[in-house]
Amino acid sequence: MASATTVTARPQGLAPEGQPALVADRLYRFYRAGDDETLALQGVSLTLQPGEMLAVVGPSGSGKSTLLSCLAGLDEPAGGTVTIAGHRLSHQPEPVRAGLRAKHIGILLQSRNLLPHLNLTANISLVQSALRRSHPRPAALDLLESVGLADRAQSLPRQLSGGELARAGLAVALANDAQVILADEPTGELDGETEQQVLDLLRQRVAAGTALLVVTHSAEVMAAADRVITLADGKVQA
Ligand SMILES: Nc1ncnc2c1ncn2[C@@H]1O[C@H](COP(=O)(O)OP(=O)(O)OP(=O)(O)O)[C@@H](O)[C@H]1O
Repeated sequence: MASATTVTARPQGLAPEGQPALVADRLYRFYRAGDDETLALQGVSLTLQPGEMLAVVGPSGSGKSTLLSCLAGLDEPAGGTVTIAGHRLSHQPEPVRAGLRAKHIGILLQSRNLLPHLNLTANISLVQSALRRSHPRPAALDLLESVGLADRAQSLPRQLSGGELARAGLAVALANDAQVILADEPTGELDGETEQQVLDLLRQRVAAGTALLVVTHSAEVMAAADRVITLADGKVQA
């Protein structure tokens, strides 16, 4: 990767001292298809503190992606609550969830959270357009520089390699200077060196006070985490 500068300023609006960045309290989520019912989440509770990196692991189908969607407010749990920086996110109208998400959550999805017809600068601007005027907006070029992509600011996602895409997705996830980052397999298809670069960037954010929850199968990501929890059949294993 090109020389990477560091964007490690403490994210604005961090949760007050002692307040968890994220709390999930007894989350339930069912999927119904005809007569079949899948219990994807069965009473999942977790707490994430500012400056903490939590890895969520578990076999395929154990509920990891469902959990992440509920934590991000992209999906509604059937029961239980999600609280972000003291604000209840679950069981709120979508516009309220969207507002909380825009302000408090950086989302890094397997699909790389990039719109294909927008260049990298425009993808970052799009995330920032949902923010209130007073909310800090890291400059797009600084974000891209921090992930070693300053020279690709005008590129479309399809013009990037897999590793570059992963880093571009990370720049977009950092664009709202959020206090919580939720990441689904952020290093899934990366070679060892690029995985390490992405992990280093994420760890820098955590060191600056951001709370990071990462769904992963990677031993390297697990080793980098402060804590690891395992899901099986929609439940946190003791
Ligand atoms: N939209 C859906 N409709 C019906 N069932 C679903 C739906 N999405 C997920 N499921 C089911 O819910 C369970 C949990 O799925 P989820 O995708 O959360 O697991 P996961 O741990 O993320 O799996 P993977 O590691 O393979 O991505 C699985 O049994 C899955 O088949």
